[in-house]
Formats: sequence, C-alpha cells, structure tokens
Amino acid sequence: MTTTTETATGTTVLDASGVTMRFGGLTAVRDVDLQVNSGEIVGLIGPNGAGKTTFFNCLTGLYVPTEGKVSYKGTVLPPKPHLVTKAGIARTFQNIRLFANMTVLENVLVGRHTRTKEGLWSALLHLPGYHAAETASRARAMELLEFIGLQDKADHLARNLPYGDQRKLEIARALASDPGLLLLDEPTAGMNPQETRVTEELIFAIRDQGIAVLVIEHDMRFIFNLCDRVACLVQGEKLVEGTASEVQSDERVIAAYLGTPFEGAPGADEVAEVEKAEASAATTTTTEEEDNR
Ligand SMILES: Nc1ncnc2c1ncn2[C@@H]1O[C@H](COP(=O)(O)OP(=O)(O)OP(=O)(O)O)[C@@H](O)[C@H]1O
Repeated sequence: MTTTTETATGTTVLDASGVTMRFGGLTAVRDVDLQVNSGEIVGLIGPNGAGKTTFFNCLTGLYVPTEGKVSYKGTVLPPKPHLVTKAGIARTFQNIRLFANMTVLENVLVGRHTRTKEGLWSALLHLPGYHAAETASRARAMELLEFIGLQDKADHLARNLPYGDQRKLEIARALASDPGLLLLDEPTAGMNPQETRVTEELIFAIRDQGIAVLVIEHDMRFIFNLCDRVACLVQGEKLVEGTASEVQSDERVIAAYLGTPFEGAPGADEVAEVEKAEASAATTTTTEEEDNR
C-alpha cells in the first residue's frame, strides 16, 4: 500500500490539551492532555464509562469540547467531523457502521470523498475530470482492499461479510481518506482470538505505513502487546500514562479495574463515605441484635 501521508518520525501528530466535556452536571472527560507522535501506536484504556469514546468524539469534532483544544500537526482543528477527516484524522466506531447494501468496494469509495476534488456537478454531468478522479479512486480503493486482504470480495455486499471482515472493511474505509492518524474504537470487540491476532498484525502494518494510531480497547493482552504507550482514563480523568509495562504494573490501574479505590482516586472520597456508612450501619445492627438477646 502506498500512502500520501509523510511525517518525520517522532513529531507530534495529535496534541489534545485540557480537553473537558460536560453533559449538564456530568463531567465525562476532565482536563485530559494527550499527545500522539508519528510512528506511534497509543492505547487508551479505562473501565466502562471512563470517558474514552467521549474523548474520541471530542478529537473528531463530533462533540465540541466544553474546554480545551485539539491540534493536528500544529493546527487547531475546527470541531466539524468532515473538516477533521479532511485535515488527516480518520476513525472507526465501536459499533460497525458500514453501508450494508453497498459492495465492499463501494464502502471504501465512500471513504475517499474527502480526498476527491470533483464535486457533485462533475459527477452528475460526467465531466472528464470526474472519470479521471473516479478511476484513480477505484485504483486506490482496490489497493486498500488488497492491503487488508479483501480484494477477492470487492463486489460482495458488505452485509454478507463475516464479522471479522466487516471490521477490517471499516478500517479500509477509514484509511481511504489517507489519514495521518487513525483512531480505532474497540477494533477487536466481539472477535475470536484468531481474528484479534489478524487485527493486531493489521494495525502494526498500518503504523509501518507512517500512520499514527490511537486505539481504545478493553482487551488488555491486545493493548499491552500492541502499544508503545498507554493512557488510562478513570471517571473522565487521565490517571496514568506510560509504557505498556509501566501501566500494567501500576497499582492505581489495577485498582481501577478491580474496583478497589486507592488514595486520591477520582470518586475515592464518595466510596470511602459509603463504606463508612455501611460499617456504621453494620455496627448498629450488631448492637441491636445483642440487645435483643
Ligand atoms: N451524549 C451524552 N450525553 C450525556 N452523557 C453522555 C453522553 N455520552 C456519554 N455520556 C456519559 O459520559 C460518560 C462516559 O461515557 P463514554 O461512553 O465516553 O465512556 P467509555 O469509557 O467509552 O465507556 P465504554 O468502555 O463502556 O465504551 C458515561 O457516564 C456516559 O453515560
């Protein structure tokens, strides 16, 4: 696969700083800073409801962050999904969002639209520029299908693909916009171990093409094997960030996943209060039982 994206290794591709997202009284993401550099695969982990997808939505313009800013290659991004895609960030979603009744090739072609200059009139009137652009887009789409191993299924309907192939097709469609950064939201959800391994290889190959990757995943074995760096969100806040080995041995991360609060953890005060009230209620009950004897 060839890509139009060229970035010097180690430069900052994504720079999110002080990102906060509130929904009424709920702060889903609080003051999160995160950088992704070229050549990196970065993981974003955290228990259910930690704010991972909300953070992704802030990065891709689906949500306008309440506070903070998001820059891509040094330019602050406007919070509009099509402009974010055009700037060079592509994403996949937690739930598969393919055009089920379109072919595999057509699904990838849909992902090309931000990279084609020919407009609606050109397409409707079949102007010469349109044909040239369409030929180039098809060639690029077929190249991407080869890259993910679906070239022989180009004319199959997307809905007839096995689950693992549908997930791969989503990635190909995202790659069709020639991104410099790919955001993957739980790419292995629902996959068997074999499909998960194939996805892991695919993500390494994408990184080797010069595309930085930020990935949300609950499968810890997958994330720690794949990522150069991992950040852990808990209740909207970034708790820890480091290498895979640093994060997986961090007692705060272990506690967040096992549900044991630690000193200073977001929400730990509330948990301590509940535990104190429960202990006090248990003492009262025991005393009452003793009195009744
Ligand atoms: N549009 C919204 N309106 C109100 N609350 C929301 C909205 N989107 C998310 N939330 C809330 O924000 C919090 C974070 O949710 P989010 O989906 O970002 O978590 P997550 O870490 O991605 O969880 P999971 O791992 O289960 O996907 C949750 O309490 C959720 O209910």
